[in-house]
Amino acid sequence: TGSTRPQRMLKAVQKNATKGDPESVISAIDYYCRHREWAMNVGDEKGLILDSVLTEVNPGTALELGTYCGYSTIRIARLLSPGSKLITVEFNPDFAAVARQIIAYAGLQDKVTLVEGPSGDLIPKMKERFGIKSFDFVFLDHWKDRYVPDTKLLEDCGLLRKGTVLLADNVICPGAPEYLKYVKNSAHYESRYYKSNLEYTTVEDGLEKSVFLG
Ligand SMILES: O=C(NCCCCc1cc2cnccc2s1)c1cc(-c2ccc(F)cc2)cc(O)c1O
Ligand SMILES: [Mg+2]
Repeated sequence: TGSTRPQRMLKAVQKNATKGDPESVISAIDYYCRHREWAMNVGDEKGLILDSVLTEVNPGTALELGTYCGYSTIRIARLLSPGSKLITVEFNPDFAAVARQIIAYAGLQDKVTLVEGPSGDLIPKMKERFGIKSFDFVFLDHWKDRYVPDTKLLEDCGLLRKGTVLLADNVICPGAPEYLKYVKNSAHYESRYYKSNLEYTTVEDGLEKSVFLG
């Protein structure tokens, strides 16, 4: 049987990036996905917005929902201060297997815990499993119709604190209309839209940054 898109992406990283150099892994993936084969990474353009929000928040504990091949996992982990941790959740075991190899190639495996399974089952177990009090930063990039239920789940499980920053990918394309309504109409969030483009295209997309007010 032939290779999959994530496996071809991994090959491109192993061929074109330098082991232990996250920047070169990010560049290799962006080059591959822009010039060879599109893939649903947050990408270089929205990635700059992710970087700037991360630098501002400087999270001690971060959560990513939707690992895919680990591109945004690396973008986040490379900016974490020493001792800070990122938990990333992936549903698809084949994606997770490639992500583990790409995260390790970048040398960031000590900052990242990759957990496989559906977010709805894993979120309620986060406190007991990882000894987490609350998250400082959450990147939502999984099933777009899970953004609202999982945000509510994070609230109900006491995993958000006053000031926790949620950053949601794809609020325009493919779109997360219920999520935009939820955070914009809620008195518990201060929300702001960062206009950008869908990864590697000129189609509009953007990130919604929402601060939990407690
Ligand atoms: O679907 C997208 N991402 C989610 C896939 C991961 C599914 C998971 C479910 C789940 C459940 N529990 C735990 C972990 C997880 S991971 C996605 C799609 C596009 C896109 C695709 C075609 C197109 F024409 C235009 C845009 C662009 C993007 O940036 C995306 O992120
Ligand atoms: Mg996305």
